[in-house]
Amino acid sequence: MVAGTNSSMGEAPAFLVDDLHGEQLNGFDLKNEASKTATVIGDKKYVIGGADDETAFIEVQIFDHNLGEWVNPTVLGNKPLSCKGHSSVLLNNDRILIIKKGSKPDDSTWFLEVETPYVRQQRKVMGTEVVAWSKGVIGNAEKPIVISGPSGVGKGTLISMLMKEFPSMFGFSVSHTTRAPRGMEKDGVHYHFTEKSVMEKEIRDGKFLEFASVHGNLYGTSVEAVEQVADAGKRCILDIDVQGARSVRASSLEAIFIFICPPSMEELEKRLRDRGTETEEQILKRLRNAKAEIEQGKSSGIFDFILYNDNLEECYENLKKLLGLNGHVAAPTKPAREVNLPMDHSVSKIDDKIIINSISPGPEKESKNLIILDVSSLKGGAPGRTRGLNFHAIHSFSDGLSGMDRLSC
Ligand SMILES: Nc1nc2c(ncn2[C@@H]2O[C@H](COP(=O)(O)OP(=O)(O)O)[C@@H](O)[C@H]2O)c(=O)[nH]1
Ligand SMILES: Nc1ncnc2c1ncn2[C@@H]1O[C@H](COP(=O)(O)OP(=O)(O)O)[C@@H](O)[C@H]1O
Repeated sequence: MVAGTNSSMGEAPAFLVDDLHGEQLNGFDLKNEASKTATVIGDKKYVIGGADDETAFIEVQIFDHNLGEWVNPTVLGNKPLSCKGHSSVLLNNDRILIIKKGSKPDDSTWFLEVETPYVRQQRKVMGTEVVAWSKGVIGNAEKPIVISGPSGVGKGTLISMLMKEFPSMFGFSVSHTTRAPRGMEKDGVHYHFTEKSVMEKEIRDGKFLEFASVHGNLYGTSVEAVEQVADAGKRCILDIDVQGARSVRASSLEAIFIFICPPSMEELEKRLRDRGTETEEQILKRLRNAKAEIEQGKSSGIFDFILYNDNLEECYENLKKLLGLNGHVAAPTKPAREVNLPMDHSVSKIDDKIIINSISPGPEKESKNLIILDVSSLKGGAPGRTRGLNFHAIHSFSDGLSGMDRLSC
């Protein structure tokens, strides 16, 4: 039997994993059925679950009715650890919401993306069946910021100024690169300096949100780099090239895209030479690439904003303005309140609301606790974090009293 099945409302076809016994004869072993749920989307049945020992990961298996066989998908993103069962609800026909039972609030809500644009794109690239996990994050963290621009334009300088002025607000996504470190650069701080063969393998394993070959070296943003910033409750800043920005645009990571332009090619060359970190050959290569980058930055439609970095202070003020930070006094961010989801619950879906219903009998009066999760304003997605979870708890008692407690906003 399944611990928690999908809802009614025609949104998520619900059935018990017992129903799959016929398909089990096709050579697939459905162990630990008690902790599995199954969700049907089109011709596919997604069976989600795993061991009950909380050290293994929740696994995903797909029964493809067209092929009449089980498929083991490539699973992207960090997988959730197993738990004492879970509930699942299909959202928008492209992702399955998983609510883990008996887990800590910060680990209770997960999304398995099965038909999102990101998953479809990865399916094409990898040539296999693909699904991707994304962990739900309570509260409305701001969108990540992607900053691109030619080498030497001042991206790093502007990002450093922002991080220095607002240390508790922003976190830098530390990229991987195969280029050699410069004098002052520290591994794990400025970049993760990586062997080419190692990085290529990690790319094949789906560990990167995006990657590109830039000025003859490989650069990439790992899923983990972005997750670490989100987990610290900070707004993520990515310093990546135009190809990387294009990939992020196509991914589920909803971001603000800013392109930094130099006032002239002469000034760009001067800044690169004055910085003194590149050989003559590297400077010439960067200047050649800069022309194409500036053209693409201005005309590709990838970027939401173009900023000219002529006078540094002015450009920084403009950057803050478009991020809504002018006159901002950095206040300590108030963490969103977390909610303990009940161990025994049923889940249903009405429009954009997920209703988690717990019945816990007390000695004198029965209290029914309803927790409502609003999924209308979810941001981001796999692989990584889905932000914007918004729980409300409603307590109702058999003596007629009721109360609503807003838990996060
Ligand atoms: N696609 C992609 N580009 C990156 C990444 N990290 C850095 N870059 C870009 O790679 C280019 C070269 O960076 P770097 O070697 O630090 O030189 P700099 O731009 O001259 O400081 C810049 O355009 C960066 O924005 C990444 O993770 N992905
Ligand atoms: N507006 C500016 N005017 C003059 N020099 C600048 C300006 N912005 C940045 N610089 C200098 O230009 C050089 C390149 O800047 P940097 O931030 O390293 O560029 P990027 O990260 O885009 O490669 C650095 O020496 C920096 O101090």
